[in-house]
This record gives sequence, C-alpha cells and structure tokens, in this order.
Amino acid sequence: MEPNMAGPESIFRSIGLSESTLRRAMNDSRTQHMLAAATLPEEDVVAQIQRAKDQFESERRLGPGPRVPVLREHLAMSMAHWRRELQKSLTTDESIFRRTYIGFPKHSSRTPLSELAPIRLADMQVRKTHVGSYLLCRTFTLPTRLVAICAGIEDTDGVVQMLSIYNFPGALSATLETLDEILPLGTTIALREPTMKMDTSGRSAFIRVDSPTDVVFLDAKDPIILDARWRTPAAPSGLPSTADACRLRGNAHFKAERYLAASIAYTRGLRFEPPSKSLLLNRALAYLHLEYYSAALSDAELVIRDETTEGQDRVKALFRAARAYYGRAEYSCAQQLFKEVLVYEPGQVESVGWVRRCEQRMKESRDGDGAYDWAGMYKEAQDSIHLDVADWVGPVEVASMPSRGGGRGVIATRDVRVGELLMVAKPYAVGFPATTRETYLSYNLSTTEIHGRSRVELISRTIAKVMAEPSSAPLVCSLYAGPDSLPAPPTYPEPAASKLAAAAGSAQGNTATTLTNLTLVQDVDVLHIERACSFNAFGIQNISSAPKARTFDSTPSALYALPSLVNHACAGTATWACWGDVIVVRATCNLQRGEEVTMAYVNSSTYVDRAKFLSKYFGSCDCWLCAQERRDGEERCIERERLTDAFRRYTPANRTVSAARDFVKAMEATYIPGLSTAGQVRPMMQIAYGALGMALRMRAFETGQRSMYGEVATTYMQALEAVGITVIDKSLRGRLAPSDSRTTIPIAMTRAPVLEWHEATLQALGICASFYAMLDDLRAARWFKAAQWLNDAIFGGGEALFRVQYAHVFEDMNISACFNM
Ligand SMILES: C[S@@+](CC[C@H](N)C(=O)[O-])C[C@H]1O[C@@H](n2cnc3c(N)ncnc32)[C@H](O)[C@@H]1O
Repeated sequence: MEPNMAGPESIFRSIGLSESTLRRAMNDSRTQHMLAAATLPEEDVVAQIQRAKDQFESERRLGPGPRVPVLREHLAMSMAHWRRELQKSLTTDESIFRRTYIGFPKHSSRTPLSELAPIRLADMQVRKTHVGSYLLCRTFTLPTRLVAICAGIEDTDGVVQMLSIYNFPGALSATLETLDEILPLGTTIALREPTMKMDTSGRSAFIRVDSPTDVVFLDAKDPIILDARWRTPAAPSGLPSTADACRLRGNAHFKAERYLAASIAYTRGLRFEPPSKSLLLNRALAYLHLEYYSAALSDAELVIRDETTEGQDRVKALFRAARAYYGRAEYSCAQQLFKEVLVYEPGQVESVGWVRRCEQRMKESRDGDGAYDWAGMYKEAQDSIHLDVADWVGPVEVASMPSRGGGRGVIATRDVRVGELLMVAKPYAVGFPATTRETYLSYNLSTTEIHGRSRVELISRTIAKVMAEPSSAPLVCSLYAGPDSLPAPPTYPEPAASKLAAAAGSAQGNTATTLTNLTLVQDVDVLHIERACSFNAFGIQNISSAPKARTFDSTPSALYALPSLVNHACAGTATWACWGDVIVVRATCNLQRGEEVTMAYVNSSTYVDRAKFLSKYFGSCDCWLCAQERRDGEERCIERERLTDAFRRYTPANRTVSAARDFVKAMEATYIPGLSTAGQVRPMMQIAYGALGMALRMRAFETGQRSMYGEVATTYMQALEAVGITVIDKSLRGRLAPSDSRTTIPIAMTRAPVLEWHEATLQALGICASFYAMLDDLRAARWFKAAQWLNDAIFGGGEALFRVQYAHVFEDMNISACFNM
C-alpha cells in the first residue's frame, strides 16, 4: 500500500526542492550521500538492510559488556556542537538528510515505575536492556536532535552519558525552542528499563529510549526526587517560576504555532497554581491544535464543572469542549455544547456554523452514500488534504480468514451492488513527505524497504495518538504487525469491525490527562507500531491532485482502522480511493452476502510490478487475475512490461498510428489463444489499445477525416473489454432499436473496470467524442452516460461529481454539450 522507489529526479520533485536549493544541495556532500542511498538499486538496499540486520544480530550474540565511560566535558562539547549544527540547519538554506532504521527488535517497558528498582549508570552495561530497573537522572546539557532528541545526562553519582529519546510526540522536525521546552536544562527524569547501546562508530555508548512512555518526567514533590542525593549541583533551568510567567511563555509558543511547547509551558504553570482556569483553557486550545482531543476535553470540562466559572470563561470552556467532542467524532455531544454556547451568546456565528457541521456529520454517519457531498469533497480535497466528514461503516463486517496473515478479513453482510459504498474512514494518523530541507531515509528491517519522512512521521504521530487518546490503543494493538511480530495478532472475532470503528473515534474511559505532567499513562510498544505501520499503511494518492510518481517519499502515508482489515486481491471485489486523507471503499462488482471484500494494495496493470511489491508483504497473490497471468508464464509477463515501458519512452511525436499498431500486435502475441488469458481480462491490452485509440484520435483530428473516428471508437471498446467491461452495443452506425433511448447504457452494468478505472472512464469519453465527431448524437449521449456510470461505480457522486472531476476533459474533447443531450 506504499509507493516504490524511483530515481533522483522524482525524488527531488517529491521533496519539493526549488531549483536554487537543488543546485546548492547537489554540491553538498550530504546530498550526494543521500542520493547514493536513495537511488540505490533494489539489491543494494537489500544488502544495506542485511548488513544492518547482521550488525544487530552480532550485537545480540556478543551480549552485554562493560559500559564505556565518557568525560563530562567531552559530552558537553559534542552536545553543544550538535546543537549548533541543528541551529545552523534550521536558520540557513542547508539541506540535511537523516538516516534511521525501523522494524528491528526494541524494548518498550510495561512495568510501572513503582515496581522497578533503581540502577546507577556505573552499574549498567552496553548492549543490554536493564529489565526490572529504572535510572534516575537529569539533563546537564541543553537538548538537540538528530532523529531522536539528545541530551547529556548525569545520575546521582555525577556519572554522565548521552541520552537519545526516539519517537517523542511532536519532536520530529522540532525547533530548538520546542526542544528546550520538552527537555530543559536540569530536567529530572526516570528512565524505565533503559537500554545502553554502542553508537555506530563503536566508540561510545549511549542510552537509547525507543518508547517515549519509558521516560517519566518527575515532579519536584515526587518521593523519588525527595529521597535523591545528588553529588553534583543541578544546572539552572532558566524556566519561569510563577504560573503567570509560564502562561506568558506558553502564549508566546502558541503565537508561533509551537503548540506542543505551549502545552508544556501551560502544564508547568499548572504545577504552581493547579486550578488556574486561564491555563487550563489555554492548554485545551493548544491540545485542540495538536488534535489531542481527549486531553482538551478533560481541561475544558474541569473549567465547566467549576461553579464559579462564568462569562467569557464559561463560553470558551463550552466551545473548546464542543470542539474536542467533534474531534472525537461524538457529534451529538458536540452539537449540544455548541447550542449551549448559543444560549450564552445568541447568534454567535462560529457556533451556528459548528451546529450545522455537526448536523451534517450525523447525517453522513447515519445515512451513508446519499448524505455525503461528493462533488464538494472533491473540490475541498484540491485545497486541503484534511477533509471534514464522518466515518461510515456499510454492509460489511470482520470475519475469520485463517489463510491470511493476521487471520482476518472483511465480508459483505448482505448482497451488495456494484458501486455501492462499503466504508468511509478518516485516518487514525497521517505522515507527510518532506517539505522542509530535512529529509529522512528510513530503512525498514521488517519489509526490506526504504521509506521517507512520511513513514517516519506516521509512526511518530501514531505513537502520539496512542498516548493522547489511550482508548484508541486497542485499535493499534490489534493491527496485523507481520509474521515476526510478538505477541501474535489477536484472533477473530476480537476486535470486531464495529469495535475498531468505534475505537477510532471514541475515547470513552480515557483518563485524558496524558500529557498533563508529561508523564504519559498509556504504555506504547514502539516495535509493534512500526510493524503495524509497515503492514497496514496506505500511500495517499489524493483523487483531486495529479497522480504522483511513486517514490520512496512522494505521498503522505496514513493508517486507517477498518480498511486495514481488508485483504488484497489485484482484481479486488472493492476499490479504494483517497479523498484528501479520507479513504472511501466501494464494491467493484455485485457481491453476495458473506462474499469477501478485497482490494488492490497496489494499482498497477503489470503483473511483474504487482508481484514485486506484494512479495514484501506475503508470498504471491492468489487472485484470479494473477493466477491467469501466471499461467502465461513469467517470460511473457516480463515481455509485456518491456513492451509497455518501451512504448512509454517514445516521444509524443513518435507515438504514431503505425507504432501503436505494432505495440498492440506485439502485446497480443504475448497471449496464447486457448492456453492463456486471451479473451479474458488483460489489463496490459488496455494499455496497448488505449495507446492505439489515442494515436488514431490524434490522426483523425489532424487530418479531419471523420470516417476514422469509427476505428477510434472500436479500439477504445476493445480497451474497455480488456479490463473486464462487457460492451453490449458495439455498433458504429445505423439505426438503434426504438427502445434504445439516449439514456440506455451500451455496457453491462455488472462490474467496474479491473485496475485502470480512470483510463476506462477516459476511454468511454473518447468513444463518446468519436460519435460526437461523427455527428451521431444518440450514440455519443449513450457513451457519455457509460463514462459517467464507470466513474460512478468507482467514486459515486453521480452527475455532480462527474461534472467537476472531468470538467477539463469535456472541454478538451469538446463534448460539454453531452450533458444536455
Ligand atoms: C492490511 S493486512 C490485512 C488484514 C489482515 N489479514 C489481518 O488479519 O489483520 C495485510 C496483511 O494481510 C495478509 N494478506 C492480505 N491479503 C492477502 C492475500 N491476498 N494473500 C495472503 N495474505 C494476505 C498479509 O499477511 C498482509 O501483510
């Protein structure tokens, strides 16, 4: 469900570097280093990952060894150096490339601090996770970051070591101001079951924390701190010492859109003056921006419950609580509170708007397909990746599928028609490709892939959400995490689809104080989350934007709940499309009750391409299309890919009718009549016929030979047949039966095209345009309807969506009049 790698050109395009930055970057040694890594041929990526695996294995075999001491001054100097480097990279145009590994075994503590015994740095060993122990320490340097947040720490004996905390919420791409708020000088922490490792140079040791929940931020009044005797004096933190000063500091962060830093500053303020309403209200707002809705709700409710709260404070608290409920998809509760705001401030424009939005969301989650404004969503997705719509679960449920990894799948709960809506799901979390100068290369040891920033951010945001919305943790825990995952994924029927869907939005039972003290209550298993992302993440190709080249970091990466339980089939019984970050699944054929809902994880016509992609997730695909193509033999499949690549490399001027005819002929020759897929679904033939149709259309247009359009129409009909569409009326001229009205559709409305649905709609429009050019308005109108039906089967939305989606095509083909025919 993720894009493949591509060459440097598309990588740079996907990173979004400007020409000037690109030129500068090309002269930078780190760029060359990144290019060398990112454009490695597949075998080299595999080899690099194997080397990393070997290194982990040899460290495991070597076993624990003595700690490598480090001098306080040296550590302080290198921290200061890395901090300067970070500052420089954040304030200059320099590009930075960060390399990280995911998917290797790592520890996340599940034992509460109170049940752990203290350990000192001097008693720790390298290559060891100190299970059963905690390390009390405090930072004696300012923090910096590479992929992880780093700082120098000392224990009560004054012994020092470097600390690296990976996956801290909000720390990816954090500025120094945010880092200084998370880990200011003199921060006292307890590290649960810490791991000491050697760095990659093999010269120095450091403490590596993978799960941010293993870091416990200690309050000055904590018994552990009260009992501690430090050999060295604490470094002055420079933090404000009154609630009001913390509020001002938080407000400054808030203004600069550093919402995590703001929330931490407000939290510090609340330690001085616990019931401060303004601090609670401000923090609730910061949490809303961070999408930590349960935490926001908890703060707002504290203010609401206080009987002395009145006036603007009450209005703000009600409004923020309502926004939090809305974020948790509890639209009815949200609406009730927005209405309460209107009691205090009748006609307040914002709340009036929100009441309406709640109404619309409730309608969507109740009524499904007809309640969504598909055309509006399409337009909205052109400007914003985040769409505001409700989830909807249609006639589907989770079922036991023992032969599939994870043991589950999704089935229809009743008979379903082609094109019927099956589910609409908002993402659990989304990560975005690099837009700044900071680029990530992440080597995945579970799937032997290379990822970019989008995957690194997805993992980090998933961790943050599990921490901020603890009630959603079971959802993430239950996702399939690959064959090596421990513990094994839960067996069917738990958790059922409805529970998964509910957990995605609801936060019942949350303590909702997750970030209050920066001590996070929900333990996070980072390895499971990394692996769950590996096996369930979707690469978002927004239907409203031009398709992007598949590179290691070209598209946002998202995690969904119920859609993650749908198994793969290249010719699936359903198809998925992303409207912004919202995934919409529809049936591609008529389904009987109990029939499995499957969809293609990778949308490619070529068997070779699909097989390569899927082999990383599960052996080979057993869908009927792959079985058919395998019968043709690997050589022919490779030949089809070669022919397609060769034709695609032609310049437009060279894509002549005769070149396209040769392409069709050569492609036909790869199918053996009788033995192979001849006469059945042949997605590669759609490409060839599509190319010929296009070449013929260009020729007809250039020469003005109207008679040529007949062949254009026939060729496009053949293209449609190649993707499984039954063309009922292939006639090019002559009278149609009197019953054949303009609205009679000349194709069988029994299944959507296999794989290349967008091409199929364009080809049906090409047929329409051909009849229109031949002055056959009746056939043109009928093929126009066929194109709309093909689009409807995949996207729904009827004529309204068809109009916005293909407006430019109607204009280009000069067929806009067909709407009125
Ligand atoms: C996104 S999950 C799908 C749901 C999964 N079956 C579960 O129980 O959670 C993807 C994993 O399901 C399994 N799977 C999906 N489609 C499959 C197929 N066609 N053949 C074999 N395994 C498949 C693979 O193990 C794959 O990595």
